[in-house]
Amino acid sequence: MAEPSATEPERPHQERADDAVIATRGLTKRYRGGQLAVDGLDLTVPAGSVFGFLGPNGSGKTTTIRMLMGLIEPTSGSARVLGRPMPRASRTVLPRVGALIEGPALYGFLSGRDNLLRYDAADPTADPRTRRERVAAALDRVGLAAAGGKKAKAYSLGMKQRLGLAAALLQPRRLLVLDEPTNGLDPQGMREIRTLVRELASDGTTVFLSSHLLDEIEQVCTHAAVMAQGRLITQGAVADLSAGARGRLVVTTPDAGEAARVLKEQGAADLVVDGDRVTAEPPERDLAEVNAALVAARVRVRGFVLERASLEDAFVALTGEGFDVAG
Ligand SMILES: Nc1ncnc2c1ncn2[C@@H]1O[C@H](COP(=O)(O)OP(=O)(O)OP(=O)(O)O)[C@@H](O)[C@H]1O
Repeated sequence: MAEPSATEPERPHQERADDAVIATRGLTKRYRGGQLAVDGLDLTVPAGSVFGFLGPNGSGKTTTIRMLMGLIEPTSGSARVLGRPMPRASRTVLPRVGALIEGPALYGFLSGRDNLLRYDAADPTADPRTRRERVAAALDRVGLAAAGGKKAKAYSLGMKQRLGLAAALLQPRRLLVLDEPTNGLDPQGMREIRTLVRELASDGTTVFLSSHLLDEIEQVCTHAAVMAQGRLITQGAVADLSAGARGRLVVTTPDAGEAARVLKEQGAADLVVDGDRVTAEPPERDLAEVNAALVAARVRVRGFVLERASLEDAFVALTGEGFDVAG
């Protein structure tokens, strides 16, 4: 076995960091006013994942992304992106990262195509001779080929967002960082962006996207991290995160009131009665016993199922609170 290299003492987490596209250790940001926005964050984003960075408004997502992109300095801790330290390696890392942060900056009086031509011209590494082809390919990639000649101010919010993605895709990227990419979009616009994210990921690009929408993360992400008040609550494969939480017990019965009473007696918690449906956090005991107790109390049971846990259940189980989305 090789001795650990003395020239790399600052990489204690190398095994994990090697296949991680983003790895942070103790990453912390305290703003000048004293606000602790990100508190000791250890984030590991595996290569090839669609990684959802989930948290309510104000939980520190944007601050984290700004540190990852080298836009602000952490107060303490470290961040590596594509294996290199940020913000120190910004100049080598950022050309390989496409980012869409806080909405794209567009000129409304220019067409979508002309906006992209400007973006491409601002990139000193982009060959001007192949500019038109690159722009056409990027427009095509996001489904804006037909609308490329239209002025950007006439675009819907969803189209503007796609144009921003096209700008991020002018060059081949190993990583795409998208801050709330579906924020403010109507359901159709959201679907378009989600489909696009899936397509990009299937080409092998790692996608890191922030969202305050649980179902969005469940629909598009393979992995997720959950933030609350600047701290990491959990991270891992989405399937594992939801599997960690128990599902809810759902009893369908015309005797809902009596069913709720018996379930409570049996140790079920958080009972909700809605018409002929009683749902509850299941008790620890054998559910066959719970069902038998219902029948013994002459509750006419039409349905008795344990619903699969969602990411929301996992969040509630972890934080003891609902996933409250403010604004
Ligand atoms: N420049 C700043 N100066 C001082 N405090 C800030 C600054 N930017 C953000 N904050 C505070 O840091 C905390 C985390 O904010 P941040 O924007 O990172 O959260 P977020 O999860 O991205 O939320 P949102 O989805 O609303 O952007 C909040 O309490 C916010 O008020």
